[in-house]
Amino acid sequence: MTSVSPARADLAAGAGNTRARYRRILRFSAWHLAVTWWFELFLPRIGLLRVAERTRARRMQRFARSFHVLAVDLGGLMIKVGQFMSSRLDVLPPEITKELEGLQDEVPAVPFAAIRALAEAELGVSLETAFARVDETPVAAASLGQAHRAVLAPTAAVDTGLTGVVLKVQRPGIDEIVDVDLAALRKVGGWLSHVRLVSDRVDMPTLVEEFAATSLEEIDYLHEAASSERFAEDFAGDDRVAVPSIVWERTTRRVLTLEDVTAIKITDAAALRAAGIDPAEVAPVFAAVMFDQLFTNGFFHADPHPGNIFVTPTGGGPDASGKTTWKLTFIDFGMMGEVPGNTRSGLRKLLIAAASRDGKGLVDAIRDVGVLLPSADTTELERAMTQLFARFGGMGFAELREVDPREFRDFADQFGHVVRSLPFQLPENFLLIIRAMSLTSGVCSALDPSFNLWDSVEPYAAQLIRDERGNVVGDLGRQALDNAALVWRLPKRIDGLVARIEDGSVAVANPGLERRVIRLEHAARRLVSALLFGALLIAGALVRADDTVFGTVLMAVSAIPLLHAVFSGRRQG
Ligand SMILES: Nc1ncnc2c1ncn2[C@@H]1O[C@H](COP(=O)(O)OP(=O)(O)OP(=O)(O)O)[C@@H](O)[C@H]1O
Repeated sequence: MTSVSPARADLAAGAGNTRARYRRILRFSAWHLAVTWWFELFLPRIGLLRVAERTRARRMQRFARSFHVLAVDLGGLMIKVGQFMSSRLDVLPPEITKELEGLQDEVPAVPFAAIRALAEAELGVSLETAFARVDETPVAAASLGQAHRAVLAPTAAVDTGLTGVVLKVQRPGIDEIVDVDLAALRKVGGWLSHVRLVSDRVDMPTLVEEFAATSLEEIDYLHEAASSERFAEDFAGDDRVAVPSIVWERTTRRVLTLEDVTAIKITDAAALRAAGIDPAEVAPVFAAVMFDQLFTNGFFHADPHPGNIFVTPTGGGPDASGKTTWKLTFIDFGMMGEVPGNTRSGLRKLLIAAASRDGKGLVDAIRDVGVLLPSADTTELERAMTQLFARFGGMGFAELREVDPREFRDFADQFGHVVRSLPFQLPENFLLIIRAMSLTSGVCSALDPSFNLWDSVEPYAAQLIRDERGNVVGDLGRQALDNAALVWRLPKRIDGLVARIEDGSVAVANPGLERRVIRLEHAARRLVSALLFGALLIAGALVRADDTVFGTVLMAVSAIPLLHAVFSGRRQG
């Protein structure tokens, strides 16, 4: 039998000596801060910079390893902090992000007796009254809660028409643990904000508050249930998507009862084929559904990993041609992202600057979106962007294909260096967007290795433009007039034309006009490609710190839509 530390035993039992926990987190942080101060500030000051540099990677590794041990031992938010750190590729070095991946899977399950006690106190009835059966072995145990399969008891009060459900119950005492952890993190965040090395790169109080808000939402199952219904509403009437129903009568802040929608795991190619579903057909639908969330609904599932998406066969089996109809069923709405209006307009600005090959404008837009901290000296970045546009900006799609990948890599090296030397962070919603995008891309490639995400982006970009035509065209028109460097110009008369179409004074029945509107849409579509270019370029440069191959690919890929944009702009403009 493995020995269980007192902290871990407390966590499993749901209790916890909160003072000891608080002190342990502070002690851990103080020690590592002191070590960092010694090596990174003191030694360089007395002329021993080389010692600091030589030991840096090893110290990072040691820190990450001891944090790993602390997190597994304390559980609670420390696991989330670890996960959060492992995803902050923008601010943390790879020695840390790599070590902390996969922490979530190391959490011990809570004994069923403690789960029962909490669920019964929350629901106000015994489990036997509420459920005909509850599996005592959890389907999954996570840092904040665990899930059990159950069958609803047939009572008049809970007439949902459902039988099989999943019962998610929070870890007992998690509220208290989260409070203590947040108090400790605020304290440590306060310390860190006095360290120039950190405060120049990261807005620590904002980061901690961002993290606190996400964590508090995650331990509120009423919030998760509401998110799931909002998501379901966004897709109401869309037969590509299903969402489990919530059994509200058996749901509280700490207990979530929802329809059991177990079906084929989206990446289980063998099971899909056995059910008569071609995995390659699933990929574009999944991508389209994700883009719908990001570009159209502005409310998206930020954790679309394969464990959270099922493919559910519909229509009672294969038809005469052996084909099965199916839909995508999403679960786990604990981490959702929003693309607020101001982010969208910031992104639009970014995209316009990218499309006009305006290095300085692009940097200004990046600053506007909140990616660069105000203290950033962006001269180098502007220079790098300008070089990028000068070298690749005038190329067409075909020419781009001819470029030696080594050249991309060299540029990525240079560019990545400039980007990493700057004090910037990704705002939370950006990080979630990139997270959702890369998980989507991963799932799609698993389903169909030849799948290209860009093919799915285009129609969504076009749709986005259609929805926001007034805004985009307005901005675009203004920018076109202001910006002499614009490579493709939007004729002013089209701008005016669209304004008139928008206010209804021109009907679009005239085929000539319609053609021009379509052309305008093409122009705007190019803008969206450029937006993606900007976002991917930044993401690529960041990711490169951790994974050279993936980062380089992202950066190279980011150039494709831009060049495509410029190329098709020349043809159509
Ligand atoms: N409605 C459902 N139908 C079928 N299975 C479900 C359902 N909800 C949850 N599960 C199962 O329980 C597991 C954990 O659920 P969920 O992902 O919602 O919890 P979580 O606490 O957010 O976990 P994590 O943080 O690991 O994603 C899922 O991976 C899935 O296997």
